[in-house]
Amino acid sequence: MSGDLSEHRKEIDRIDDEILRLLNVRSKSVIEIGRLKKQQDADANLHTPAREAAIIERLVAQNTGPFPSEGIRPVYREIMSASLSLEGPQKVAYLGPRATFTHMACMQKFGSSAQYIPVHSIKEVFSEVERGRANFGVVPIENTTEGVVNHTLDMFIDSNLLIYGEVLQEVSHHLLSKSGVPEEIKKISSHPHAIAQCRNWLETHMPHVPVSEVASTARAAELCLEDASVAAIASQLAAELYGLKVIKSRIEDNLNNFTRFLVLSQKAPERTGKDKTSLMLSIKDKVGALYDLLRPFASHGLSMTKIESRPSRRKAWEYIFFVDIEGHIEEDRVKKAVEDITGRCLFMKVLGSYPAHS
Ligand SMILES: O=C(O)C(=O)C[C@]1(C(=O)O)C=C[C@@H](O)C=C1
Repeated sequence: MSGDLSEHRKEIDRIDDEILRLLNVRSKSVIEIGRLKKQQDADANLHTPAREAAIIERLVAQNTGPFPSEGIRPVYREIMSASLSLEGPQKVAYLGPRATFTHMACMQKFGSSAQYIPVHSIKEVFSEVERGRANFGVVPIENTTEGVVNHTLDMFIDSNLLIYGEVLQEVSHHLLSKSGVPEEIKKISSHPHAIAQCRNWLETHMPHVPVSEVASTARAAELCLEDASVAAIASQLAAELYGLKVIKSRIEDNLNNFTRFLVLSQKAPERTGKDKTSLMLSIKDKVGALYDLLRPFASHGLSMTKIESRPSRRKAWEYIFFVDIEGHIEEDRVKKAVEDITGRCLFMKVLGSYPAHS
């Protein structure tokens, strides 16, 4: 059979039939798991990132190839996303519009079977989750070139939502159009940020093509559908959602640009063994207060992955610190460090323990 293409295709058809049959057998167990979860706690988060991570880790570890291990995560991301939709709808609010990097971060975490709700502001993402209209919210928290998103940090001051997870999303722009033929392009359109991030490429490769700013990369993608002579600078997801062709991929000037997103929820996720804890605290205004505050992390052997400060908005010159440490709040060393620190602060809140991005 080794040289017979149609025989190989028949073999693949047989295997695909078997994969589909097994996916349906798997789905029956998933439905049962969903029923049991609801029986234990009617308001439980059905999405279980610890279990998802364990499934992928186990399969990657035992894979002998030739199916590439990098393919296992995206394939299982979609299998588990579709499976979870059988347990109940997963509503995810995010900072819209569609096809942005926040939308891509959502897809990376929840797959394409979740119900996505694009909203207009970070505040609205928080309120959709607080009011229970969405199970999860996704907001940007920091970018490798532009730094922290202060608005998101500020929202935690008055919100009781927990951080449920984090997602790292590469920010990569592509030049898209209806036909994908560069000679047809008479105008380039995009959001001002995307244009700014591709400035050098545009000046070098398309110096005579006028560039115009629109409200979003999604709007630019829509314009391409209306007029074949327009190209948009937008994401890979925009190409997929709007059915556009890629003229040139990765036209951003800085090839190492990532945004970190936070997933918000009313509930905490299960411990995975590779977790992070985010804390928010304010300190007494005295010499050495910050040094005193950070000492317990070191003495309990905890590495701090981030510290940011913001004005408290309650009292002049009073600051709130946002600190990320490695470990889970149920671990002894984290619990003890947090207890020590609580005694040294004016106020302290655990924003959540959640699986570190892998
Ligand atoms: O094991 C579970 O808790 C399930 O709900 C099943 C399942 C899966 O498809 O394997 C689906 C979604 C969860 O996020 C994790 C795993």
